Amino acid sequence: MLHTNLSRLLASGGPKRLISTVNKLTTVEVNDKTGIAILTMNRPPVNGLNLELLQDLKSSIDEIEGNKSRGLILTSSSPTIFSAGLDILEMYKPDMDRCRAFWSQLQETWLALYGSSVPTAAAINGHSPAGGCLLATSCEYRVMVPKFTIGLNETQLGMIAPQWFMSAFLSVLPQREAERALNQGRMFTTEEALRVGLIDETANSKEEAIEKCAAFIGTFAKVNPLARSLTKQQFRAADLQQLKNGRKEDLEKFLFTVSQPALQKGLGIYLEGLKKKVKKQ
Ligand SMILES: CCCCCCCCCCCC/C=C/CC(=O)SCCNC(=O)CCNC(=O)[C@H](O)C(C)(C)COP(=O)(O)OP(=O)(O)OC[C@H]1O[C@@H](n2cnc3c(N)ncnc32)[C@H](O)[C@@H]1OP(=O)(O)O
Repeated sequence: MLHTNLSRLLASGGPKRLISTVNKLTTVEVNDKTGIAILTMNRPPVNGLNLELLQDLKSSIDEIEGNKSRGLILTSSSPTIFSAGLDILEMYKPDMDRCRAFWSQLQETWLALYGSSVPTAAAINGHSPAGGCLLATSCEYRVMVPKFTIGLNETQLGMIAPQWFMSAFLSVLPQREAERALNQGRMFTTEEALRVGLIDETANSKEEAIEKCAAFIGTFAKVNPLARSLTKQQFRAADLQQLKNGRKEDLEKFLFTVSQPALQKGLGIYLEGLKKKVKKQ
């Protein structure tokens, strides 16, 4: 089968061409034989989504759209973290001009990933809270390595996930499951995520996760690419349009939220908790 051959080739580390190293925080590697691009986030220690990582992600997605890749696999260079979500330092005691640019870029990057015309899959090789989960659920398929967690934990931070975070989550989970998980700020283990359908498969290693993502992308090998991409875009059009129509309002809500003293206090305590955890180890 064609898609099995594609995934074997990719996994074998077969002939690869490094198409782009121009971005500092992401790399794009396109397999010459399969035409599948692997987009790797590389912002140690936790792939916190700051302005620059979001810019590099967007430019890598554009590059993959432009170079006629057959699919996009999103993964991380860290052995334990897919992405820790939004970089809290972008929201804690922020410079408001940068904060505005940060949120606008997040919107831009999400529109590009969720609306991408190529098949997308996430090889989730580490923890994936909040914004990390947003990236994963914006892809069409998810394969996750065991012993990690994934979910939208915003309420645990005293924050509200915007509507478009929910849209991506709801494109994967039934409303009842999604609503409960968001209200609780629930983080799912790999096994729990598989059980509820938040991920599609598990894999024992990053390499195997990439191989399974490639196999998923291979399932489209015999489907007309234009028909496939227009079908995907029709499914996602309403979610994309909702943000496009409300971008300014969404940005203003975000800026208002982060300027609230109670939120700043909460973020300070949360950051402190993360640092204390480091000291205890
Ligand atoms: C009417 C309705 C209107 C609605 C409108 C709403 C509009 C407003 C919306 C606002 C929405 C905001 C949305 C937010 C989404 C997010 O993504 S918020 C971020 C959430 N992320 C997290 O909670 C993850 C926190 N991190 C962890 O749980 C752990 O770090 C980890 C599991 C990812 C990794 O653990 P471990 O490997 O043990 O590493 P650590 O030692 O914990 O971390 C290393 C290092 O990184 C720092 N760090 C970790 N995560 C973040 C982060 N997200 N941002 C910034 N920094 C982070 C951590 O503090 C350590 O730093 P030091 O080395 O100590 O300096």
